[in-house]
Amino acid sequence: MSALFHAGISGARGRMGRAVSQVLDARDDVVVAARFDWGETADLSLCDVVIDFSTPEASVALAKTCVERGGPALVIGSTGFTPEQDAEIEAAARTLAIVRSGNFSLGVNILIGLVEHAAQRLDPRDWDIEVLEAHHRRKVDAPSGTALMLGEAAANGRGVDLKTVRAAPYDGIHGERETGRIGFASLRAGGIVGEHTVLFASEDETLTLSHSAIDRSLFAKGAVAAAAWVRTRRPGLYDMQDVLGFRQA
Ligand SMILES: NC(=O)C1=CN([C@@H]2O[C@H](COP(=O)(O)OP(=O)(O)OC[C@H]3O[C@@H](n4cnc5c(N)ncnc54)[C@H](OP(=O)(O)O)[C@@H]3O)[C@@H](O)[C@H]2O)C=CC1
Ligand SMILES: O=C(O)C1=N[C@H](C(=O)O)C[C@H](O)C1
Repeated sequence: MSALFHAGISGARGRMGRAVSQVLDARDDVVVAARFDWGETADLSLCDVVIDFSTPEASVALAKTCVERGGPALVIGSTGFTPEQDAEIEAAARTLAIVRSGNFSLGVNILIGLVEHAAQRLDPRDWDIEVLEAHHRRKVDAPSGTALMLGEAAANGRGVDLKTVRAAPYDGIHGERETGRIGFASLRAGGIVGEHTVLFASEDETLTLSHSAIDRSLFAKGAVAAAAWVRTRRPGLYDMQDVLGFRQA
């Protein structure tokens, strides 16, 4: 356990906010100093770090508030950001320490490395890449933040920018699959916590790399580990690869 610190929870009454609350309450090195949701104010001066699972709009607003008042540090788990909102978070991280990730699980962050490794070695002229994800019926964004991170890992492995190779969703008469594209497919059903698969397919064989989340406390535990890590960091935009020590400076 690390030294005592004070944490706030943004999106506190949501599914993830409640999971984070449970994880924090079970630790004796953290005091929960603020819990807030849409339209509520909180005394951020009581917090060393805020853990935020809310919405992209709320995360951007919170980051701006933290910049204006010079802290606290942030852990952002919300997904579904537009490119403009991504840029707002990047700007905030010039003066604020922020860990942002579409997935705080250890398994997914290992999977990212495996996907990059495979994509680097499988010739795009022979191998297609598709990212598949399934989530609960209440999820509002697609593809999931994790699927996009996996797509980015695949694109990095190929040395290309995901923005330029992302396939449009297949629907109707969509024509033959274009070589080198990375596609995404999403399912929404029941209470599925989070399923992700990266499919590599050639004419002769397929390779599938998959992760299943069994309980969302998994994400909460990772976010709390990120909070303990980030509260003493210099300003910057970090992710779970940094927290886990997978990316050395
Ligand atoms: N990175 C990761 O590992 C994970 C990320 N997520 C992502 O986290 C986000 C939240 O997911 P989940 O908990 O399932 O969603 P929920 O809809 O259950 O919770 C979202 C919460 O955010 C609150 N909220 C909305 N606006 C604000 C605001 N301005 N300030 C503070 N709180 C606000 C909502 O309050 P109200 O209901 O009053 O509007 C609600 O309590 C999603 O983007 C999801 O994709 C989820 C799981 C893991
Ligand atoms: O909304 C969720 O539930 C989840 N969202 C994250 C995502 O968009 O990837 C992470 C996890 O899969 C659960």
